[in-house]
Amino acid sequence: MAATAKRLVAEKAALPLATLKQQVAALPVTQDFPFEANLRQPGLHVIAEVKKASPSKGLIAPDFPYLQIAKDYAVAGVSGISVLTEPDYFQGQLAYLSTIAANVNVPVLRKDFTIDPYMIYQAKAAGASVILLIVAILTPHQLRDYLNLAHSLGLSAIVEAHDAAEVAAAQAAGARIIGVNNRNLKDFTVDFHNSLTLRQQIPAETLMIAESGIQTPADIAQLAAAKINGVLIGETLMRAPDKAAKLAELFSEVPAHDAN
Ligand SMILES: O=C(O)c1ccccc1NCC(=O)[C@H](O)[C@H](O)COP(=O)(O)O
Repeated sequence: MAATAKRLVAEKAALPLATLKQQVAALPVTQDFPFEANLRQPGLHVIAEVKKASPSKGLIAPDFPYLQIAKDYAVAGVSGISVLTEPDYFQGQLAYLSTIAANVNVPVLRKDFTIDPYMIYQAKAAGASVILLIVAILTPHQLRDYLNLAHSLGLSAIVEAHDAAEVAAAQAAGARIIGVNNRNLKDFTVDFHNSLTLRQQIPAETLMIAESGIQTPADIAQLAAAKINGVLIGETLMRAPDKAAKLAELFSEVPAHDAN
């Protein structure tokens, strides 16, 4: 977050908020929210991540043909593509997202540490359909304001929670999509059962995504049985040479009516 705040100072100096807002004002705004429309279809949906590196795993993909990866995900039928745009710890770039959004017809998530409205306007300008809002790093006031700003720009927002109190905060802010992160952002431990446990706290009308540490067909089968709407998968797919084959393998234990 400190690195992001520092970077924002430079980005705002290079492109002031007022100018960025003018760029965004020229873009169409629809209220059809394609990502949410996808997730509302029956079955367990995949949000596949374009992830070069991470703080917990270091360099994951030395060879990183990000656009081809996104195209492969699209051909495999994913419902969303998550693009890490944070440069210092994930080796991401906002330019990766804009290139993917311009060339792939699947809703794209800007996966970043959103700590300022400027980043929401950047996401819109880059062609994202979805942003990430992490409960643990925002005040309740910020969470509600950023959610409302995103919706007003026609962007969906995944509100990320890690425990019961954060799920309650996401609900209080008016989240339409709650992402339960299995990864503890304080120590990077991953407990796959976190999303299964917190599923019970989230009403069926709120969309829910299980995030992080999803690796096996048994994981996917349990999440499908729990009627979770989506899974966000990064490392497992990034390490697979054949993305479509890996997705087919992951869904091999899911009954056809629960798969998407
Ligand atoms: O991935 C990390 O090491 C990480 C560390 C600290 C904050 C966030 C982190 N990851 C962002 C994500 O949420 C994941 O990239 C995403 O959920 C996919 O996780 P995985 O399938 O385990 O790659």
